[in-house]
Amino acid sequence: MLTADRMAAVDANAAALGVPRKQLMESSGNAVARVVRQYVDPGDRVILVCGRGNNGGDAFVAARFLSDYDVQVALLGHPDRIGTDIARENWAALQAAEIPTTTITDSTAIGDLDLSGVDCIVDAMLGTGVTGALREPAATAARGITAADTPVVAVDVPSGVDADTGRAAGNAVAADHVVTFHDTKPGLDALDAEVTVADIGIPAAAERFVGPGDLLGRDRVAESHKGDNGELLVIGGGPYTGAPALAGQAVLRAGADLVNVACPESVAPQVQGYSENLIVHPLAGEEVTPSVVDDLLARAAGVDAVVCGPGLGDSESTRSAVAAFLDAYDGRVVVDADALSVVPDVDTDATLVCTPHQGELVGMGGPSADDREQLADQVSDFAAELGHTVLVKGTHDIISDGETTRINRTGNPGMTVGGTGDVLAGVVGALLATEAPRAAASVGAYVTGHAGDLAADAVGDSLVATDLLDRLPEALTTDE
Ligand SMILES: NC(=O)C1=CN([C@@H]2O[C@H](COP(=O)(O)OP(=O)(O)OC[C@H]3O[C@@H](n4cnc5c(N)ncnc54)[C@H](O)[C@@H]3O)[C@@H](O)[C@H]2O)[C@@H](O)CC1
Ligand SMILES: [K+]
Repeated sequence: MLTADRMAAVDANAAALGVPRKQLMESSGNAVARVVRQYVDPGDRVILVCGRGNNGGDAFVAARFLSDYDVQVALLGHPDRIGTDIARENWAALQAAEIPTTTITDSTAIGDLDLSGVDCIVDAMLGTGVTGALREPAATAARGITAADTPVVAVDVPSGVDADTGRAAGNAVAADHVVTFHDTKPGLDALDAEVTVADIGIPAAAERFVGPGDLLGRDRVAESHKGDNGELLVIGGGPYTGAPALAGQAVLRAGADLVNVACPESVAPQVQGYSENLIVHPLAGEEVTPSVVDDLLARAAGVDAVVCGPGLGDSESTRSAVAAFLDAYDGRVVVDADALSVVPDVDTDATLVCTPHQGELVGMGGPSADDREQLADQVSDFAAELGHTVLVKGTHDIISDGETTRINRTGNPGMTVGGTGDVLAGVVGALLATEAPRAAASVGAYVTGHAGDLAADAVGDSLVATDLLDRLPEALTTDE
């Protein structure tokens, strides 16, 4: 079951894997023609009523697969205003092949659309691109198509229906049969129509591997205010100073508005010294101890997400402090580094994203395996048992919440240098402030690896963690 947004992400991931949308459109059109043939005999009349988006484009292709029939392609709108290149190219192919087309450019002319004596109507006016109630001439055409005493095959979703909800903001086509693509859509269940799910050749990898499509639809709102994109608290430092500073800077580079770094007072000036962008809160003592947990909880109460672990060290007292913090906290937390080992023993209401490397995973009582797919299955079971999202760092990162498991293939051997894990924790934390845990972990791994790949292009083997910070803005943008 795929929502329209997930379908768009999968589609973009397929394109990145070398299966472009025009190829998918060819398969979609072919699949539509296959279903149409169930309703007609050679020589019968088929009319395809098409919009100017890719839903119409699917039907332009279908028309080429229906050469045994008396086919008519009706375009609602002017051919110059076909919205996408691939639909326009398929429209041009119809002209070149002399397949009969008509265009209805005047909204009053929709009455001329003669549906009498037609043996099958293909509804390709609107698919997942619909916004609001059908406008003219589509609204009138939808009424005409529904009223005709003829089988109606809808492309992807009946025009006017929202594929996510099954509801229509105005009137909509009542279809007999819906041909949808790759996977079914939540809104189709509620319809009184037969549904065919057509395999259009999207590789399983487009869903399994995190890709550029996963970055879509997460643009920051143009008029956002300070805080809308997240305020974070990083808890770290003590034996180390660089780790919390890297995590804090990664939080900001990944798009959050504010980052607070709570670290022992003994290292606070040094952490602050790395960057004037960090708001540093000194905690009493030389390491994080149980005596500062109330202070941490008070600071964590007001933020959107916490990153806990970078540079904390693994003293018994620090581990007790982390356990007490997680015990009492109910927000969202990225748990990294030495903080990870306490997770299996705490009973927390917080939503955790744990970011172990393979050694830390074993330290948490988790699985180990050399084979990626075997490890992925085991990580899924481990995440389900833990009740939290797990991101296992490796040559290929494995992300699972126990329900869905994703693999990330960005990144390179140069990233085994110290500090890149702190950057990852910060990026995931920033995303966790505004996104669901699995999405934050998947996109965080992809973006951090991508930043590492951009850095490796520039500096090769000399890569250091701060190089990643500089590339995060570029890694977060998408060409789509
Ligand atoms: N992976 C995918 O996403 C694939 C999508 N394909 C097809 O592409 C379709 C989506 O294409 P598009 O995104 O181009 O969108 P659509 O073709 O569904 O609709 C876009 C057009 O509808 C117009 N429009 C929007 N709301 C309207 C309203 N209320 N009244 C009248 N006109 C309205 C827009 O101005 C635009 O011209 C899918 O439904 C499917 O048929 C397939 O080709 C294959 C793969
Ligand atoms: K449609």
